[in-house]
Amino acid sequence: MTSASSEPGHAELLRTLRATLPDLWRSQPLVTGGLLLLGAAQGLMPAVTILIGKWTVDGVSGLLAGQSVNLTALAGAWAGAALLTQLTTVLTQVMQGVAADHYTLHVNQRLMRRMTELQGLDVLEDPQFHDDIEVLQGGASYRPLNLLSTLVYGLRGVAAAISVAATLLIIGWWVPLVVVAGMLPLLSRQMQFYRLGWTLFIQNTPEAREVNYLSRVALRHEYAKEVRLYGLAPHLQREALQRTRAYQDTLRAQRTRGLLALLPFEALSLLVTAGLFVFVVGQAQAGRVGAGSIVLVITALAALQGELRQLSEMISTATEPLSWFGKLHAFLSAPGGVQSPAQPRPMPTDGAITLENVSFAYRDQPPALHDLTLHIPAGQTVAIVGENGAGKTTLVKLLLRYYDPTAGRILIGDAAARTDLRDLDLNDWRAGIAAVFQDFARFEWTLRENILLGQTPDGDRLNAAVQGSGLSGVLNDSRTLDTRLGQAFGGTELSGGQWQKLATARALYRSARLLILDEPTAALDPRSEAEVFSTFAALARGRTTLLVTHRLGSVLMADRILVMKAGRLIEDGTHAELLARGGEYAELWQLQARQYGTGPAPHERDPAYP
Ligand SMILES: Nc1ncnc2c1ncn2[C@@H]1O[C@H](COP(=O)(O)OP(=O)(O)OP(=O)(O)O)[C@@H](O)[C@H]1O
Repeated sequence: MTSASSEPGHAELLRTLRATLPDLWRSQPLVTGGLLLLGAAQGLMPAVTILIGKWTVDGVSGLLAGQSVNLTALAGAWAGAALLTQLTTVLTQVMQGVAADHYTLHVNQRLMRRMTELQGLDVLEDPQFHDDIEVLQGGASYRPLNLLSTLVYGLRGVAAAISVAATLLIIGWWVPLVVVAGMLPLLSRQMQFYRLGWTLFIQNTPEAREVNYLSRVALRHEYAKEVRLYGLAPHLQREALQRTRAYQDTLRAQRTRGLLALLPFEALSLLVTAGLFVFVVGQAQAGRVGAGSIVLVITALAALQGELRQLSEMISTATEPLSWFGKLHAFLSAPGGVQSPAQPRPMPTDGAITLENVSFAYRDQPPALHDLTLHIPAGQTVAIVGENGAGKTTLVKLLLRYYDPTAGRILIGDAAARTDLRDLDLNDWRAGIAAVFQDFARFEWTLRENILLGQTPDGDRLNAAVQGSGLSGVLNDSRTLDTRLGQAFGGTELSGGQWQKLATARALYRSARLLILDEPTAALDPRSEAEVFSTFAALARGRTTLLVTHRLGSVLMADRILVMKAGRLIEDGTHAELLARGGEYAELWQLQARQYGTGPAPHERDPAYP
């Protein structure tokens, strides 16, 4: 998806700011506008305080010289400025909280919407995608607040620096210029230093994911049995510690080097301040300026330097939230792999499937499917068999359009109206498919929610799915359809076979014209397997059905058997035809029959066997 970041340039950050500001504004115009106004107002306060300080000292000098001075007005001004500073600070914090919460929700929603737009599995196989998700999910709760407060305090800082610099004009037009010039080298180095922080953070993301994975393995229930049996915990802890320390050491070394490099520039800026101070004291001795002006220079110089320093820190720290938003924009707009066409063709009424010279390779891998050509008429039940890694599941994944073929095409419909699968609306196509996967998902919701998976509830269909899948035997007084599953939320746990029945019920609940069964009974006991297969056989009638299995006994429900090996289709025929051919299928059949000790090998038992 997005590329691994190096140090983001100024132009890139400005582009991100330009893209983010309207978004921030649109999400909450009133609060954002109010915050920016408050930021600007707060920025004027230091200058006001400096001026009141000068006027107070001048007033006191006047009093000592016997002039009449309105000290009450000055005291009122002091109190008013202090009160206003307090009020605007509190109000800013409250409004920032409101805006940030709102914007965080908005960003999270966009991330989730993006995930629903990614309709294939192809993009999920890019490690960069997982790095991006790690950074984006991790930052969604605080980066929007970071950016917002940086913007508000940045605006405050600009207003403060300009207004404080303006007070120095009283001493001479060139004074603010000299202060700024003396600080520029320091500010530029400081900004470089902060940008480095983001670069290191991004460079470390793959490593941070490794550490997260190690702690997930140590803590999560699904790994607990092996972790305990093989005494894996100390190894995990050691690995996590070593990897984290290595990163922290690099970070510490970079940080120390960066901070030490700032020292000469700090010294230069101090020298300029000291020079100015000596200059103003000289002016006072010559009687050109009064005591109030000395107070003004002392306070304004310190304030201006402080404001500039904060401003550069603010601009520099803005690098992180801005780079994060840059990543977010890139993630949201990157090409999404498998997509529905903008103008889908009508769904063919006939559900026949034709593969024309289909080849497929996973990202950076050798081909998993080679030049498959075959036709499956609508309503046919086809078993796909073959050794591990032969490409059976990959073929199923292409039919579900989790991936598109790297060569060739998959056509849907009969000869009169064949349509490339890529030209059909993806959601419509998938809505017509029911599948039981080898590695089905175990959602930690109620049994009912696990079956419905967001579809409208229909009591009769639900009942039929529960009966047909054998799930009715799992239910009792204390375990109903409304019982929550999984332990993360205090639910009950099912056995592997019971979960598989649930996955079957899920498929039975859908009204599908294509049924895909990928090792659907691997975890079932023989009785449940027989029951579920009779349900599948009934369900398969009138539907195109693909059954991927290693249990050759179950292929007898199929009209036709496809045998795959190393990504190629090597045999295609009925059970009897393939036994008679004496090829791969006959050999697999013979091996399995021997394992079960079912007496004579096929060639002895089956008259069709040569
Ligand atoms: N997501 C993936 N990324 C990269 N390679 C993959 C991926 N999934 C499968 N493969 C590879 O593709 C080949 C075919 O795998 P596939 O899962 O289709 O085999 P299968 O016939 O279903 O095997 P099994 O009987 O073991 O389930 C294998 O070499 C496998 O390692």
